[in-house]
Amino acid sequence: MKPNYFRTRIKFCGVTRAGDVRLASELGVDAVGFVFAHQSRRRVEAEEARAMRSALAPFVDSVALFKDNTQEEVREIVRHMRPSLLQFHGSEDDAFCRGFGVPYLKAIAMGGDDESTLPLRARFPGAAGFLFDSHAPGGEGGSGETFDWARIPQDPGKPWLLAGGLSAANVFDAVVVTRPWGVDVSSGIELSPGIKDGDLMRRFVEEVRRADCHAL
Ligand SMILES: O=C(O)c1ccccc1N[C@@H]1O[C@H](COP(=O)(O)O)[C@@H](O)[C@H]1O
Repeated sequence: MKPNYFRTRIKFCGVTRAGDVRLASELGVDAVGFVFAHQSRRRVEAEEARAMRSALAPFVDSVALFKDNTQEEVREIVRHMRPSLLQFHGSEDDAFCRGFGVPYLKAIAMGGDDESTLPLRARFPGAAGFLFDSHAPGGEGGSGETFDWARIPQDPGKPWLLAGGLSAANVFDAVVVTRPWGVDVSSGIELSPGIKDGDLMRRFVEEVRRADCHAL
């Protein structure tokens, strides 16, 4: 049987403006993500992320997102920005991800075949949780595309977030059908990459809360 969480956690990812960070806090989201992946159109510098982090309200997590960044890059960003969580989207293994003294989420690429036969909890025993995203292994995230939710592993063994193509138009169904611990959104609350829209953000949160009431 699927869990019935009292409240689905919400993460807004790929912010590039302090005003969007402030509004996210006002709307009661649980975490805001800053992208440091090299190819991303939402990439920010450590200095910018640090400034935006100070716009966060208390009790809102700051997440630093990486995709195959070097150990030195991750270390520098952790030192500079002091994120409360790390999120890894590339081929990083558990030893790499846990090497920075900050809890981490491991993104699992759902857009292709997983070649590993080991369960996720055995591959990433140090992970605080998982994030199931639509990109193919090695591919770029933040595409705004969904994946077949039936492919989510039955019992990942840790808290997990659903990501990939979520928006106010589909997040109610996504939460009711999959019952994730949390949801993560980037494109679905944007006007253009990195530029969030206040109305889309507010409607997204409303739809998640509506689903939470429905699920109980
Ligand atoms: O947002 C990016 O540019 C990005 C780059 C590299 C890896 C992940 C990225 N974003 C993450 O992708 C998912 C889903 O995004 P979307 O809602 O489909 O646009 C989310 O976890 C973003 O944080």
